[in-house]
Amino acid sequence: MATMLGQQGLHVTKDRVISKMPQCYTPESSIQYKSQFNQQVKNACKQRHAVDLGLKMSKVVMLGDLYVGKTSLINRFCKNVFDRDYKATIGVDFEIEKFEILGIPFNLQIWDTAGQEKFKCIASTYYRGAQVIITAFDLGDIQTLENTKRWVQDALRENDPEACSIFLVGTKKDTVTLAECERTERDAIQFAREFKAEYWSVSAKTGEHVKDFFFRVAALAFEQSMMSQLERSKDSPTQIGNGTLINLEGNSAEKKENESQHACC
Ligand SMILES: Nc1nc2c(ncn2[C@@H]2O[C@H](COP(=O)(O)OP(=O)(O)OP(=O)(O)O)[C@@H](O)[C@H]2O)c(=O)[nH]1
Ligand SMILES: [Mg+2]
Repeated sequence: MATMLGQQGLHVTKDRVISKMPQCYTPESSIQYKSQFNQQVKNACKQRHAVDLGLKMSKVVMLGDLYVGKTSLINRFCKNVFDRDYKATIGVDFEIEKFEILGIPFNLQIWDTAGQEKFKCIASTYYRGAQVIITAFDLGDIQTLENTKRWVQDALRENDPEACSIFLVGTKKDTVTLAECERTERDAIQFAREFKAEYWSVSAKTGEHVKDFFFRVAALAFEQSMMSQLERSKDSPTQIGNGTLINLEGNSAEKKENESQHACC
């Protein structure tokens, strides 16, 4: 895969560059029918010095019943492979996917979790600190759609619901007829609205909509991370000198003095 040196000298493969907001699956399937990046975010990225160029990364957790196709979906996107044989995930696993979004390096840390009940306690310790919650169900097994609500509730217990983007994904699209898919999608989009999630149908086997889906996830997570950074920089005015951000919280002499008092050793 051709790699290119992003502005930060980070190797980003050519097909991981996002310069405009990826579209949603269908207008009905998206709560925030967003088709453009936020203008402030675009401006901040254009004025490169205004952006803290530290490593930007968002944590994604992939949840759902066993066998619905979570690992296959991640492997199709990250490694472009599909394995017919089922190997249940034990505990958790994660992949780091590098992007360049509006010229800024951005990583998604994608946590794959086990759907089997007996591994749930291990997996749930990894829900914390997620900016994106993806819950998957099998388009050919409506019971797995019912169970997505519980998966999302479990994950939201460990995170600030306001700070999380939620996606509901119908997998194995290749295994259902168009009519069955449309019928299940109608139910799924209703479900998605209840927990403010954006809906997608995908197939890890054929690759249908897999890249579109993860690009949308990355773009919305990037924008959310930039917006909170811009908010923070509004609250604590920063001096933009040679591109470094200096936090003016408390003055350093006072802080140093405090620290020496508390020095434990
Ligand atoms: N036809 C078809 N089969 C799929 C698709 N995605 C996954 N599968 C098959 O479904 C089975 C389960 O897939 P996995 O990705 O291992 O499921 P999982 O959700 O990770 O399962 P756990 O790790 O046990 O939670 C495997 O045999 C896959 O080959 C798909 O898009 N189409
Ligand atoms: Mg798995």
